[in-house]
Order: sequence, then structure tokens, then C-alpha cells
Amino acid sequence: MQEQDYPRTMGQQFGRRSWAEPWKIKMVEPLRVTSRAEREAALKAAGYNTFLLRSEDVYIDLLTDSGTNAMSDRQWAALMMGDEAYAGSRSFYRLEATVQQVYGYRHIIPTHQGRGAEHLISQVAIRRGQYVPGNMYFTTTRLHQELAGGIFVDVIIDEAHDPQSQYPFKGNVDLDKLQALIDKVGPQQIAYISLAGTVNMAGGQPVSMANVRALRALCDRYGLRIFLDSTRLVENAFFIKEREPGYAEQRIAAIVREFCSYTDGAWMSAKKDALVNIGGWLALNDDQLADEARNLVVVYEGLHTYGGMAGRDMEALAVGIEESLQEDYIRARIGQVRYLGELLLDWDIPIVVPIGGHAIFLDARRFYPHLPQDLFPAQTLAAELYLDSGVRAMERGIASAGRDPKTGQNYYPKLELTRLTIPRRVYTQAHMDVVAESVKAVYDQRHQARGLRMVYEPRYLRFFQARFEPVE
Ligand SMILES: Cc1ncc(COP(=O)(O)O)c(C=O)c1O
Ligand SMILES: N[C@@H](Cc1ccc(O)cc1)C(=O)O
Repeated sequence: MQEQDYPRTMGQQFGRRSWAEPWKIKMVEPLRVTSRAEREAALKAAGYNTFLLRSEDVYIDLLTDSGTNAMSDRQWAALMMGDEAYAGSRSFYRLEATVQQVYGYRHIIPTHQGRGAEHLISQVAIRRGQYVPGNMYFTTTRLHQELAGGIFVDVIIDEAHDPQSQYPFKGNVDLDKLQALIDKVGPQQIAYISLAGTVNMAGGQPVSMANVRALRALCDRYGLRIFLDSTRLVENAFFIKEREPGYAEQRIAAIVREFCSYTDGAWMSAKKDALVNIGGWLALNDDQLADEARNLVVVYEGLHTYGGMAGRDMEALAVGIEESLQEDYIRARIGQVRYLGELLLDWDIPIVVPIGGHAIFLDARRFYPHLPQDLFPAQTLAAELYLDSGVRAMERGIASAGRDPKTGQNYYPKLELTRLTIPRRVYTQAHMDVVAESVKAVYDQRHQARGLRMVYEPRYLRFFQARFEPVE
């Protein structure tokens, strides 16, 4: 599909004049607007790191789509039905049945959130020194693989590293890269394929059904397993429905189920697609591996029938999974992200294209071509945006990439991005207008940006807690 073929609005695509959110607001939370002087003080106190701001000092919070979703009235009602038994909770069995039915896996192990599940799968499926090829790294995923002794290898297609490539499935695995790794190290030295759909760090870009099918065929030749990060798989399914021949008439639920059928297991941070504020799970088809993970979960998360979640959270999650598959919902979800992106494209502001599932990613390299990567252009952009309007974004560039655990050297990722992440069912299009105008104001002042220097660097996942100072 070429650039000009992308629908400008979701209405055009689905044969309607316009679209609106398929929900109405029942409860509201006031927002606080701050002065520029207040924001300057707050940002300084936060070491120029948006993760260290207090949310009270934020106006529109686009830090993340993780756990920031608005639950529906049905989910709130489900909370009341939570069975808080320590063992054998009815709520667990409800969740288990829902995940089995929607995603199609046999064994379900609940965890407190995604990284709890990443920890389990990494510990049970990686032997020290084994390689873990994946379609681009994700911070927590790669760290858990490394802590288990694995070596992550990026096997995503080259287009994913190019913010301007219009390729429709930039999340795809490059099967030649994977074959080359198999030839080089041998299949025994590969723990599993770590596949994510959509790919967060590439800009929320999808994997095609054809790609995962071909990946399955390649892996079958060598007896390799595929484990899927299904955190945003419903969003991935939307793109398959929109872009891949043969899927336009299929239901999102059927697409999700087919995608999973090509994999051996999955984990999920339920705080995204599944419309809850906390939760996660690991799902496996292999009995022995599931037994090992079920044993390990009691060490790190809690008993295997709650895994760190309250019974009420499991109830709300079961309802959230069902709601996430509703066609109107997912169309509006992606539509809102696209609405913001198109406003920015209309002003020639550099963003990652095609517009992805959960966020707009500003291309800080093109935004600030005068800033070398060592001066943290994407972190600078997040700071400037906050100063301008109180909109909170997140760095996804050199600070997020961290250091090579072997050499200790900084990684220099090709993508230097600032992410405007849209929580689900939380903000209106008027909020998106305000955000777009703030980005435009910062863009108009772009020549004045001087960059940041890191003055405190934590050992793990440094971007969360690092502190910076402005370059004078
Ligand atoms: C793609 C992806 N995988 C895994 C995780 C980890 O999940 P969590 O934040 O729930 O630990 C996240 C977010 O952190 C994510 O975006
Ligand atoms: N997964 C969440 C929370 C998170 C953010 C940044 C990370 O690197 C890790 C986790 C997100 O993508 O927003």
C-alpha cells in the first residue's frame, strides 16, 4: 500500500461521513493548568525527566498508554464481583477462560503486569549464552532476556528503523536476517523468537499475518519456538484488517485468534489493549514449560491463581479483554491517534509514518537536526513540550536504548523519538487539538533548543530515573 492510499479519516475508510467515540462520559477528573513559571520549577525538580514529574503538575498526560485507560461501567461493576480468595479464586477461572477463548492458548499464568510475565518466560525458556532474536528490542523485554543470560538480536526489517518509510507492516521480521542467525549460531543456540505485535519502539507498527505465517514455517524447519508479546495485538489486528488482502471482512477477534495460532505462547501487559489499570499474564501451550512457569510465579508474583492481581482486577481484565475486541471501539481508538498525527502532518511536523497504533512518535532527529544524539534531542523535545503547555511525553531514543551490557558503551539507536502516547477512552479530540498546537509552538522555536546532558544514570532501565541538566 502506498502513502496516498491511506485513508485520511476513519470515516472515509468505513464509508461514513465522520466518526465519534463509541462511548459517553459518566465521570470526570479535573485537570490542573499550570503557569510557565510553575512548569519550569517542576521540570527542574524532576531533573528534566518527564518520568520524574508529579502528575498533578501535568495538564494532558501522554507519557504512556499503560494503565492509564478509562474503565467502562461494566468493568467497574465487575470489580464488585471479585473473589478475593487466596487460592482458586473464581475470578481467576473467569480470566483463564477468557484468555483461552480469545487468544487460544492452553495454560494461563496471571502476573502483576507485563514485566512479571517477561521475567517468567525469560527464566524458563532461555539458557545462558543463547540468542533471542526479536522484531526490535523493547526495554523491559530485552532486560529480562539479558538477566536470564540471553543475547538479544534485532531481526526486524530495515524499514522499521526508517521513520519515513511508508511500508505498511514495519513490524515484520526479516526472515533473511533470522535465517542468517540460524546458519551462524545453529538452532540449538536460539532460545526462541521474541515477536511483538505491534512494535512499540518502532512507532506502534504492525506485523502482517503473512509474516507471522512465514515465520512459523521457518521456525518449524528448525524446531524453534515463537513467543509473542501480545500487549497491543488487538491494535495489530486492526491494521491487518485495514491493510492486508483477505482480512477486511474478518472480525478483529478472528484475526487475533489466527495470529496467536502461529505462536507457541504469549505474554501480555494487560494495562494496554485490555483496558485495565494493572495486570498481565503469560500463556503457554507446552505442559512442561507451563509447569515450570507456574512454579516460578509463586516465588516472584503470588500463587498461580492470582499472580499479583486482586480478584477484582482479574474480573475487570476479563471484561476489558472482551471490550477491546469490539469493532467500534478499536476503530475509534486508532482513529484518535491518527487524528492527532494528521494534524501534525498537515503542519509538516516530522513524525514516524505510517501513523501507528498507540502513539504519535515525533522524529527528534529531524525536529532538531542541529542537536547531536549525545545531547539527547528526544529528551530535550519532551522537556520543551512540557514547558510549553504541560503536555507530558516520553523519550524513546538514546536514553531509552541504554548501554550494551558487554561493552558498557551507549547504544546509538537510529530512531530518536519523542512519544505522545494516547491513553484509551480518556481524552477527547479537543485535547488532541491542544496537543497538536503545543507541538507546533515548540516546532516554531526549534532553533533555540540547546540539548541536555545526563548527570545521574541508574544501572537498569536508566530512562525511568535518570536526571539531566540543560546545556548552557
Ligand atoms: C510492548 C511491551 N511489552 C511489555 C511491556 C511491559 O509491560 P509492563 O509495563 O506492564 O510491565 C510494555 C510496557 O511496559 C510494552 O509496551
Ligand atoms: N509499556 C509501557 C510502560 C513503559 C514505558 C517505557 C518503558 O521503556 C518500559 C515500560 C509503555 O510503553 O509506555
